[in-house]
Amino acid sequence: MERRIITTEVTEEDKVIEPNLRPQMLAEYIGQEKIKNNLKVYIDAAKARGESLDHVLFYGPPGLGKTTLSGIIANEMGVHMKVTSGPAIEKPGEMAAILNNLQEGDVLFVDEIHRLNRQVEEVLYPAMEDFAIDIMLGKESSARSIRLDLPHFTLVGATTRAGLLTAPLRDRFGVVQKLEFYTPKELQIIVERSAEVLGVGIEPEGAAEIARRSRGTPRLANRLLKRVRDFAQVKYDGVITKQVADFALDILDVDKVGLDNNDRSILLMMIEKFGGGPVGLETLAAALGEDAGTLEDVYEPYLLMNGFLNRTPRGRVATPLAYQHLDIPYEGHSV
Ligand SMILES: Nc1ncnc2c1ncn2[C@@H]1O[C@H](COP(=O)(O)OP(=O)(O)OP(=O)(O)O)[C@@H](O)[C@H]1O
Ligand SMILES: [Mg+2]
Repeated sequence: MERRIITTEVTEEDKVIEPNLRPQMLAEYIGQEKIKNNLKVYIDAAKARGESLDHVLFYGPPGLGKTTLSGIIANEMGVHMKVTSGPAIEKPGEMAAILNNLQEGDVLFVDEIHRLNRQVEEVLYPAMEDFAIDIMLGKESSARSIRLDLPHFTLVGATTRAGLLTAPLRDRFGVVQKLEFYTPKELQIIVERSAEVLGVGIEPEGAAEIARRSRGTPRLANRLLKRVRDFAQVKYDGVITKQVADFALDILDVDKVGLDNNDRSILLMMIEKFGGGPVGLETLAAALGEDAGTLEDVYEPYLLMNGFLNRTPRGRVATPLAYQHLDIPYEGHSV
């Protein structure tokens, strides 16, 4: 599929702007109220006991704030955060070295934790449970293992694909939290805050329009804000009004509910090639030339949440709302 401005994956540009826009403490973090309330209790309790925080797993679609929350945990606990990711660690020894270099109380953030390989993952089991690693010395008949104690640390894992985590790993997290899409109201606050950080003038209606079209995702809201700002500077007098936001977002092919060309292609494909469904995920993915996992975890959740698509035991189905949105008559269609 085409590269989308509204991709929720991290782009090079995000890597430059995101650190500035990232909230540093829980109080600045908008939305995800349930997660925030829970974390606050766990963090306060751990601090009162002078212990490290229990291991935390965050899961949910890209760009909703998993990495941000991990940084906030470290800041609130007043500890350092080491960052790594599933695909970055190839050998058990590399994981052992990272663990061994942590300081008491530190946060180890493992992004894309579902992509750790089996041997590396096995190093984590005793590390998470007993704060120890087992090291094999010698070989064959004379081999023996010694246990090396580690500092107490907090593993924060993040994944867009919780279903791919193995049971033994998942079971070792004391806290498991699912991130939800943000409401337009919450996104509007995020957009207004980001505009302030970027030094751009914005009217509430302008922020609301960007929020409505950001598919519940702060990363996207921030990215659309930057694009709209460009239009505001070049074509208008620099302030983001509703008119500027509408104009820019229409040009960017992000429609009124935040769907872009790729989302519309998915729905169109379902309707035109598969009679609206039911069509199996794999079949649909193959027809689109897209990976089934990406389709399921990146594109589908928002379409599902907004009622454009349904999951049934026999496959995916385009809803009447999808037909309506694409201006295709639904009559004569039997579900
Ligand atoms: N609650 C929030 N309030 C304000 N800004 C937020 C919030 N959550 C996320 N953001 C913004 O969205 C950007 C993306 O968030 P983040 O990188 O934490 O997402 P993620 O869930 O880790 O995504 P991925 O799955 O791709 O790693 C952040 O840089 C931050 O600016
Ligand atoms: Mg992240």
